[in-house]
Amino acid sequence: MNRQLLSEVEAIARAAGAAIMDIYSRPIAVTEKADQSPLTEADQAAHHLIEQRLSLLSPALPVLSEEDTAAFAGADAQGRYWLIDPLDGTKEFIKRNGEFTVNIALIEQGKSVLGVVYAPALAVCYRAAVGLGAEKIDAAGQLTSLKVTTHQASSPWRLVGSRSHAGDAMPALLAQLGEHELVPMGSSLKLCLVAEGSADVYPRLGPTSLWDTAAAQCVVEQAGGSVVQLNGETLSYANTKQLLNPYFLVLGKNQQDWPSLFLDK
Ligand SMILES: Nc1ncnc2c1ncn2[C@@H]1O[C@H](COP(=O)(O)O)[C@@H](OP(=O)(O)O)[C@H]1O
Ligand SMILES: [Mg+2]
Repeated sequence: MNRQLLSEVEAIARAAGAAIMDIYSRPIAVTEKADQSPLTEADQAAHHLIEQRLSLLSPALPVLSEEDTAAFAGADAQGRYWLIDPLDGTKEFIKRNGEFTVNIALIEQGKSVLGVVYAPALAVCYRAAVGLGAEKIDAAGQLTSLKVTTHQASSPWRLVGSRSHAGDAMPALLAQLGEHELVPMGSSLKLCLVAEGSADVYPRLGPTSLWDTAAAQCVVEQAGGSVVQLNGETLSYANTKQLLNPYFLVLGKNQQDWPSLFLDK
């Protein structure tokens, strides 16, 4: 994968983030959900900007966006397409806690081969591509190379979970885990926290869609981690007829035994 393509996609994600922040910085009536609400405006502004700039960058590549699934007619002949969530973490956007992201992934044969996750309110960017590794650029512009950590048996598990959609199965999992800390976080930032070694595991025992995980999965995998279904198979983006992901686990290093926790469930 070439670094210039990754830089161009990062620039698009940052521009979409700026468009979102223009709207975020205005007063928001937090209960508004109807059309023309600031939320809808922000989703749409980011979607249109990304779609337009990706079509200039790669006119032949199809785009699957959360904001316009009807426009997508399938991957190209090589199994390639862009998979985007222009504004992930809508509840966090409404709550104004900053935990929302712009997500752009390039899929090839069902695998996320390039991903950019940008959190505009935090001014933090995660980016990765196959062969280039995973990096974080913080609000001060400091660049760090990302590596997942290996959980030590003597330490409590550091889990990250949805702030807004915990899922009914989480309490049972936590009960059998033993000592743990659970950090709540909105959006695809949860996967990025595993990628940067701030969390050991992100168990998602609830619904998400393909665009919620694709970009951040590339970041996790290039940092040495994995994103697997409860049967241990890697999460795939090959079947775009099924937009919902299965339940999944985001794992740091040496945690292959995690899926077995679920085998008899
Ligand atoms: N019942 C449901 N069906 C499908 N996706 C759901 C869902 N509940 C939550 N999600 C997904 O979970 C994402 C938010 O995750 P989290 O709670 O971890 O921040 C949402 O992204 P959006 O905010 O882009 O809609 C949405 O796609
Ligand atoms: Mg989303």
